[in-house]
Amino acid sequence: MSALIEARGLEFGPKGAPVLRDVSLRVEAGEIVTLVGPNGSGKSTLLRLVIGALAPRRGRVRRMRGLRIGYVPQSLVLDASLPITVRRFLDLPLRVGDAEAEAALDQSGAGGLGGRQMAALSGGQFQRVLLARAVLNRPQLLILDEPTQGLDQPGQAAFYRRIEALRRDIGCGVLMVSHELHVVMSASDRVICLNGHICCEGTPAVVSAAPAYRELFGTGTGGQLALYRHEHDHAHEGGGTAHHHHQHHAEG
Ligand SMILES: Nc1ncnc2c1ncn2[C@@H]1O[C@H](COP(=O)(O)OP(=O)(O)OP(=O)(O)O)[C@@H](O)[C@H]1O
Repeated sequence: MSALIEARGLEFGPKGAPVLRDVSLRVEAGEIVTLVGPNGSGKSTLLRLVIGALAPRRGRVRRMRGLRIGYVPQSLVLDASLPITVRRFLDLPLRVGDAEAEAALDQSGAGGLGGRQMAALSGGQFQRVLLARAVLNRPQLLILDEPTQGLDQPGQAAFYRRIEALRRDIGCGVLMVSHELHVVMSASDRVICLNGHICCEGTPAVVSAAPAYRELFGTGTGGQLALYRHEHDHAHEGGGTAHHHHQHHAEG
């Protein structure tokens, strides 16, 4: 299988103080890869290099020919006084058909929101609308830069479950940045821990046990990951009434 993107030996930033050095990365079709790392470790910069918005000083990025990328930004500030419905928002920058828009909203958990004002959406609804806009052109690769900032933990968990469902439905690969280690780790096939260079990478279990990862994030994270898994299983066994209620509320 050929990779969606393949980066080799990337270096970026001033020579004496590079932001990224010797970073290599592959994302295969249908794979969920998460970048974690402290503030300023170069995560957003790496995404921009992958998209082609920045050029590396050394190394190269290869994208599959004709690769369609959907991008969900870290945050998007809309002028609250500007009236625009969700449906109109999906027409920016290119108009889309109603059926297409509706399908993208449904797939992103934002079904029925088309007539709502953007300014009146909750944080979770807003993120799902950004996701809908990113899936409009049926991306083969979804790139998400801290997509759940400002969501509470059940909201984050629900968002990442949705990403997994999208990957299943449209078969896209996913490359995302997250700080919500304990939530996102369980939703990823592979985790890459970045701190200017790649400290460690592998399955969530491998990375959370790696000394380099523990040095950066402390040993508590492994415990949190285990705890999250436990809570998640538990909710499905009937202990999830509050969670369910919350989701229901958020969907409304
Ligand atoms: N175009 C650029 N040229 C030179 N340096 C840059 C450029 N863009 C970002 N940087 C620097 O690169 C470093 C890493 O920034 P980046 O935003 O990639 O980190 P991050 O890991 O995404 O951080 P955070 O978790 O805070 O979002 C910062 O010190 C930033 O100032």
